[in-house]
Amino acid sequence: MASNTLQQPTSSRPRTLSDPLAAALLPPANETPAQREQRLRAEEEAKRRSENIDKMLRDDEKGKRRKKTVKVLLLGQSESGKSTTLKQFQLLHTPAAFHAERIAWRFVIYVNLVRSIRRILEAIAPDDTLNNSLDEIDDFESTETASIIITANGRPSSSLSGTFVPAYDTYRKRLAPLLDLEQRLIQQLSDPEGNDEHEVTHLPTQNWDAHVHAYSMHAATSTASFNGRPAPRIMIPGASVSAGPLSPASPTSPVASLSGGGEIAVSTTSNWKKALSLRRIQSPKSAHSGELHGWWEDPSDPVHVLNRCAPAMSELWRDPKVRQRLAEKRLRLEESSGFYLDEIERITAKMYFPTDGEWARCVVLSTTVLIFIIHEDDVLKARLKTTGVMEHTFSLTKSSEFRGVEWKIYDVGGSRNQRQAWAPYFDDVNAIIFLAPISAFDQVLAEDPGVNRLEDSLMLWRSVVSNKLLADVNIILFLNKCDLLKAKLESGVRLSHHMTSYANRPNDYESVAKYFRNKFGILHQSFSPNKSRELFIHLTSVTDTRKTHTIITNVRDIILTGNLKSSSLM
Ligand SMILES: Nc1nc2c(ncn2[C@@H]2O[C@H](COP(=O)(O)OP(=O)(O)OP(=O)(O)O)[C@@H](O)[C@H]2O)c(=O)[nH]1
Ligand SMILES: [Mg+2]
Repeated sequence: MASNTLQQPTSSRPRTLSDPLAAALLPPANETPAQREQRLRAEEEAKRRSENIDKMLRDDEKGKRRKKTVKVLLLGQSESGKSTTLKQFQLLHTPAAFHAERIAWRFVIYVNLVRSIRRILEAIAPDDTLNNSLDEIDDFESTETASIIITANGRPSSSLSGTFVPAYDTYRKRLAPLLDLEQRLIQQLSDPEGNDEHEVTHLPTQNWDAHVHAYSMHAATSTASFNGRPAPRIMIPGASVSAGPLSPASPTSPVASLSGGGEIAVSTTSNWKKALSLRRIQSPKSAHSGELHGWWEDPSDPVHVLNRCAPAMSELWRDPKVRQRLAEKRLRLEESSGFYLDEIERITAKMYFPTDGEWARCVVLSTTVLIFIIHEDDVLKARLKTTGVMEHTFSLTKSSEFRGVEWKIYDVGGSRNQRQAWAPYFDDVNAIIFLAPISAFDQVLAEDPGVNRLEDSLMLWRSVVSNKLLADVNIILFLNKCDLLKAKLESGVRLSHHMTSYANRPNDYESVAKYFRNKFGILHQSFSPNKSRELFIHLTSVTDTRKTHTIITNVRDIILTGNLKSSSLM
């Protein structure tokens, strides 16, 4: 709103304005100097008031724009790639914050590597040792994750006989320090600030000689609320909420824990990333990059144990007998957190800094110049199981069309005993990105080895698309882990051995991907309460940053356009 004040006309100016309003606002012809001064003061005051009103209106407009919030829920079974997709959103929208957290992810990457080593040692243990130790644990499957492969007859492979690894004892001795380290790392993740009173994670009694780790921890004490929302149960076919000594931590407990899949879980309420990023604050910051460095000078830093054990780890992973034994047991570690095994030397280097796919690192340290070459996205591949619900907010600032729109994205835990936390978010969600890892057709659930992972995904998909509360919600389906699917099919694993309905169709990636696209598409068509809802399906490998960013930009625009139009916000 611009001020209507008019400039003082020159006394010679005739009153010939055709605009009656302008004419009315002109000062009287016989104005005295005192009257003129008074009039100018009044005009000045009016101008100031007008400017204030303009500012208030602009602020109000900004506030309204801020209120354009689009809420997106990431759904899918455990290890489907939800948190990885969230990381990609962060990398795309808030890259600086994502970079800043890399140092904290170093601890998770270390745990992932150490656990892979432990699983190899468990797998190659001579049968008599393992047989004895198996008697001592209640739940052997609890040490396994999604890399358990089921055999063609549908039963989990747990062949105990097979190739003998002669160097087993030597490996075990050389790698023993990693066990202590594992506990230390979990401790650091669960209580990054070192406050004993916060330590409510009960770590297992490790029995290295028996190669068995019977975990105990507090049973979930509460499933009451997340972000103030009550957590009513939803009926997901086949879902069962298990409670007991092997249950993951309650979503409300602010700790890291060993979850039912024998995995590390960090509750979403724990601020571990911030705490671990600042933990080494006593270390100097690099004058060049402004980032922390110097942790390797701290003799208690976990990197030193890893660095010392690196040669033994590499030998173990490269040992043909070990590989043979793993193949016999159909244990494909590369499908879970095992991909760090190919990177042992780089990851255990004293000055290792996790890459995030965006930068080549160049850190100048006095006379030393270190180049950390982009080597795939370490942070994207780090596995940390989600418990509870994580909310992330982004504001789109670049695209003028969507400027000011707030994007809230919720990442949930996907294992069966986490799914009861989803329903409270169904009320006001605008879109769902559902992830189904289609490479998992020959795997079983970590939390229930009797259930095929793909069957579970299909059941979960059906329950989501048929949910009446979600009838008007946009649904985007990511058929994920296509890179692993391709590799699996190329290695000769046949889909028809695990899904008889596939019959004798070609076992190549294109045919299989098309088959899954149809299968999920038909379920949506048949069970959606909203027959006009359009389904968007993407074949994804969400650890691939370049391709995923193209997909999520596309998905983001579809969701925003659809939702803003339907809510008359555009
Ligand atoms: N190779 C490959 N790995 C993937 C892909 N998507 C996810 N992963 C990896 O799979 C593991 C599990 O992914 P997450 O994103 O943690 O799975 P999630 O769905 O959040 O699992 P929960 O938190 O247990 O519900 C991580 O180590 C990821 O790096 C993919 O497309 N390809
Ligand atoms: Mg997760």
